[in-house]
Amino acid sequence: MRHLPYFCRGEVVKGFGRGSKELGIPTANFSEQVVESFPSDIPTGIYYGWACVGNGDVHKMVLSIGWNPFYKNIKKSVETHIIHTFKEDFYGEILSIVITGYIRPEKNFDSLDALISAIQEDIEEAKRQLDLPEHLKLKEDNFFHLPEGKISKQPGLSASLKSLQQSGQQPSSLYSGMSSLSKCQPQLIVVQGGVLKGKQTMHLPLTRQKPPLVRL
Ligand SMILES: Cc1cc2nc3c(=O)[nH]c(=O)nc-3n(C[C@H](O)[C@H](O)[C@H](O)COP(=O)(O)O)c2cc1C
Ligand SMILES: Nc1ncnc2c1ncn2[C@@H]1O[C@H](COP(=O)(O)OP(=O)(O)O)[C@@H](O)[C@H]1O
Repeated sequence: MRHLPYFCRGEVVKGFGRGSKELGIPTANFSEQVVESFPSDIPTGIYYGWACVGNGDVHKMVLSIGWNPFYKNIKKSVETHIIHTFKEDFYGEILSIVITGYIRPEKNFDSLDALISAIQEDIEEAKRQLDLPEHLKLKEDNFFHLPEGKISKQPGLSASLKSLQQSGQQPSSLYSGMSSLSKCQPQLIVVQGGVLKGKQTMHLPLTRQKPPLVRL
């Protein structure tokens, strides 16, 4: 499918709180700004891929893009269920995902139980698909391995230019981080010590302080 694999990174914000309470399946929501940064022609529906919270481990995930017809949402959402048990919530953390495959369109259901069963089947399908080599290889993508753990929370997207430089990567090998970051929020990407716009890099003095907020 066009646009896949799709890399995205953004802060986890509050949704309607239904995932855990009503479905028993928590889903981490991206902000409206990140949702709007998705390609307008990416089909709504249910996908699978890999996800990582902050600098944590990379886990399998399932993802819903759309309006949740069962709940008739007015706003489009992008919600990730990570196939892992976390000790606590992670609102405000940076969630990094790579979407690798498509499962099905969003559907309406006659009952909550039917929706839950469908999501459980999606999870099983995702687990199977993600064990295939073509999907498994993306678990190890550089996108998830920004050295020194410099992914910070503000202002939404950041990465460590210094770390990327220190890791000896050439711009061409930064494709996943760069292209995915720029796809995700093309207008502003702040890097510790620098600001990236698309594939441009503007060097600023590297300091131990918070990266400067510069609007391009
Ligand atoms: C794998 C997966 C499949 C989903 N499929 C559907 C669906 O077919 N129809 C639908 O209305 N919502 C679907 N959802 C969205 C759930 O309804 C949504 O996650 C739930 O309303 C929780 O939303 P909240 O986190 O904003 O509270 C799906 C979610 C996931 C993670
Ligand atoms: N395995 C998980 N996958 C996704 N989110 C999880 C998971 N475990 C805990 N969470 C937390 O639960 C939140 C989602 O819960 P949910 O009830 O769907 O509320 P909301 O509607 O605010 O997203 C996430 O934002 C995250 O902080």
